[in-house]
Amino acid sequence: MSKSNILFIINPISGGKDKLKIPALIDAKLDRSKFNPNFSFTEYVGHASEIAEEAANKNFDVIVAVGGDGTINEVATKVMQHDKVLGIIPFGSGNGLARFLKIPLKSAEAIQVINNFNVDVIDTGRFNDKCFFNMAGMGFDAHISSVFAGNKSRGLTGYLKLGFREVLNYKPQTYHLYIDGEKYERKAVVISIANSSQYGNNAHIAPGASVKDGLLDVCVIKEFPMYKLPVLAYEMLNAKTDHSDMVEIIKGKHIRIVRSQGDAIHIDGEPFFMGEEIEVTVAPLSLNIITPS
Ligand SMILES: Nc1ncnc2c1ncn2[C@@H]1O[C@H](COP(=O)(O)OP(=O)(O)OP(=O)(O)O)[C@@H](O)[C@H]1O
Repeated sequence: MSKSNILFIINPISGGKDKLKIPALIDAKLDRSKFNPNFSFTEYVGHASEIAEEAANKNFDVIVAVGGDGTINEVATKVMQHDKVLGIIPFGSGNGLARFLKIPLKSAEAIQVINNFNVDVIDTGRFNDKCFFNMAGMGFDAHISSVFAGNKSRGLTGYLKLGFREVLNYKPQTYHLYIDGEKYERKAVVISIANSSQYGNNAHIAPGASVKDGLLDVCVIKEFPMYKLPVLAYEMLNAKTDHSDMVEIIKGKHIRIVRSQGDAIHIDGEPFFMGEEIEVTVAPLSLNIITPS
C-alpha cells in the first residue's frame, strides 16, 4: 500500500496547551508505514484555510486540524471542497465536534485514531455561504463570541467571566423561523443550529442530534429568569434539553431565519456578521473524516 501524505495544521492560539510539542509527539507516535507527515503552524485568522487549500491542491490526501472547532471549520471546508480526508487532534477550549465523535482529547490517543484510519462520512451545514460542521447560531452566544474575539488568548475562564458580565444586559429578540415549510415565531435568547449534539465542554444543547441523519436540529433557547440558569446548565451537561421548558428543538433540512436586524452570528464558535435573513441547509454525508472505529 502506498503511503498517504498527511499535513498537520496547528493553531498555536487555540485553547489547549503544549501545542509546540505536537510535532515531536507525532514524530514518535505516527505510523510511518502509512503516512509521510508535514506540519504547519497558523499565524493569523483564516490562515488554516489558506494552508489547507494549498495542501489540497498539492499532493496531501489527509489534512489534520490541530485545534478547536474554529480551526476544524477552516480546514474541513477545504477538505470537503477537494474531497480529501479530515483528521482531528483536539486542542480547542470546547472541542464540540471532537467530543461528539468521541475523538480522544489526549493527543497520543488521537494520533492512534489517525493511525487506525477509519474513514467515516458525515453531514455538514451551510449558513448562507459559510459551511459549519458542529454548530452555528445567533443570539447571546454569538454576541459573546464577537466581543470575546478581541481577546488575545482563548480559554474557558475568560469566556465565562465575559458571559456573566454581558448576560445582565442582554435582551432577547423575536425570530421568524421557516423550517421545511412550517412557520414559527419565537422570542429567544439563543438560536442554535446543531449538526452534532454539543456546544463543547460536554454541554449538549441538542441531545438527539446526529451527524448522519441528513437533518439539523434548530434549538431555540427561550427567555428565562436568571435563577433558572443553573437548571439550564444542568440540563445541558446531562443531555436533557430535549425535555426542557427553556429549550425547544425542531428538526429540519431547510431553514430560513428572519430577524429584525443584522447582527453577530457564530459559525462553529467563531463570530461573523450577517444580515436579517439567513438561509440554513444541510449537505448530507459530505465530509470524509477519521473517527474512532
Ligand atoms: N496565529 C493566530 N493568531 C490569531 N488567531 C488565530 C491564529 N491561528 C488561528 N487563529 C484563529 O483562531 C480561531 C479559534 O481557534 P479554535 O476554534 O481552534 O480554538 P478555540 O476557540 O480555543 O476552540 P473551540 O472552538 O473548540 O472552543 C480560529 O478561527 C482561527 O482562525
